[in-house]
Amino acid sequence: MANAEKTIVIAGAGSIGCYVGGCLALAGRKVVFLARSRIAEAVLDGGLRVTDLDGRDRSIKPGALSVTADPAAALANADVVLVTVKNGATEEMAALIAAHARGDAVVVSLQNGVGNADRLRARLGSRLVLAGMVPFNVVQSAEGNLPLHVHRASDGKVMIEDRMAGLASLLDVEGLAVETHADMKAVQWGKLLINLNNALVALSGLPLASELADRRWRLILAVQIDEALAAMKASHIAPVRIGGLRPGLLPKLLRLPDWLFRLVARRMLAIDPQARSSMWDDLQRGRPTEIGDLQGTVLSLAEKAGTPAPLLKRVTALVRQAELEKRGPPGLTPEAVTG
Ligand SMILES: NC(=O)C1=CN([C@@H]2O[C@H](COP(=O)(O)OP(=O)(O)OC[C@H]3O[C@@H](n4cnc5c(N)ncnc54)[C@H](OP(=O)(O)O)[C@@H]3O)[C@@H](O)[C@H]2O)C=CC1
Ligand SMILES: CC(C)(CO)C(=O)C(=O)O
Repeated sequence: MANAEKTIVIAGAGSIGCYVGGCLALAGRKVVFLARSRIAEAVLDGGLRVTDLDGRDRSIKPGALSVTADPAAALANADVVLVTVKNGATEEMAALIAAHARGDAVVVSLQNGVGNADRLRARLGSRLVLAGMVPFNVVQSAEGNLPLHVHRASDGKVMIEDRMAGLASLLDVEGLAVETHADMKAVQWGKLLINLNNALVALSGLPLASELADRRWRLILAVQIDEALAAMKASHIAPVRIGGLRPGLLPKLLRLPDWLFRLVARRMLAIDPQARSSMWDDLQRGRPTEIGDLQGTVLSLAEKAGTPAPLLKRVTALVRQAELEKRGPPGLTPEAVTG
């Protein structure tokens, strides 16, 4: 079947789903968005604007996209299902895919964390389920603003598991670079190290670029990564580099003084000033965060391996508190985080 004939379903169209699906639709792929009704209505009323930090600014008119909140209608003809819900909704989405998609539909998780492909596999029987990793941040316009606008605010290539010929070329389109990797578990553990910063952005409320520019925050990230690397080493997990630098060197880079960090980490700091983190989005919208699948996964590993992880524990507790309070990102200082 030619690429243009394959139906790609975005299962959970939010920030990542609308950006990925938008790029695919703009490239002429047949895309169906499965969305909550507030997103479905926004796209049906105002269309979708897709921009990126490389300067692309593209729009899709209302009516030109296939968007629905009905899982049966969305999934019935899927050849490829891209799962883009938060970790907490993976099981629910797996059940919808099991109920409504054909048995030969290929399912790809584009979520953060290391456990989603396995969670999907556990509920999808013999279907082919592949792990994926999205390295960039997407900023979504505030609710109610039309058109719905998704902006890729940092760079990088999406990685997918190397188990289906032609899948990467189906998904690799303008604005969305996709390539395969033979060891996606190692990629996901590498991304998890980077994602330990999601909580710091959420707790500080700062844009990612400003937070990373401040050594006090980088030191907190460096210690969390030290704790995670010790737990991974003791568990024989070897994370791969994401975005250039070997994982073992990350804490060293983060500990550099600001002036030197700015020079050496130019690539890491190529981030739109609006970019924050998906965990910041969750606190901002009063939703549960993915802390249990990020810091929480490392804490479980550290506990089993018997390695210390006091700062990961402290950061987790602060995010849990902010989730409960539902007052948005608490705007903590680095000193308040370290206690
Ligand atoms: N945002 C980012 O920049 C990045 C995110 N990621 C990862 O990508 C994944 C997705 O994140 P993100 O796009 O930010 O999340 P969003 O919350 O923006 O998008 C997920 C969307 O799926 C919707 N949804 C959940 N269940 C269903 C359902 N049954 N039917 C239809 N829609 C559903 C959610 O609605 P509702 O909230 O109402 O349930 C939400 O609108 C996460 O694992 C995240 O960590 C990775 C890299 C960067
Ligand atoms: C910011 C980024 C790209 C890396 O931490 C991310 O994965 C997220 O926002 O969830």
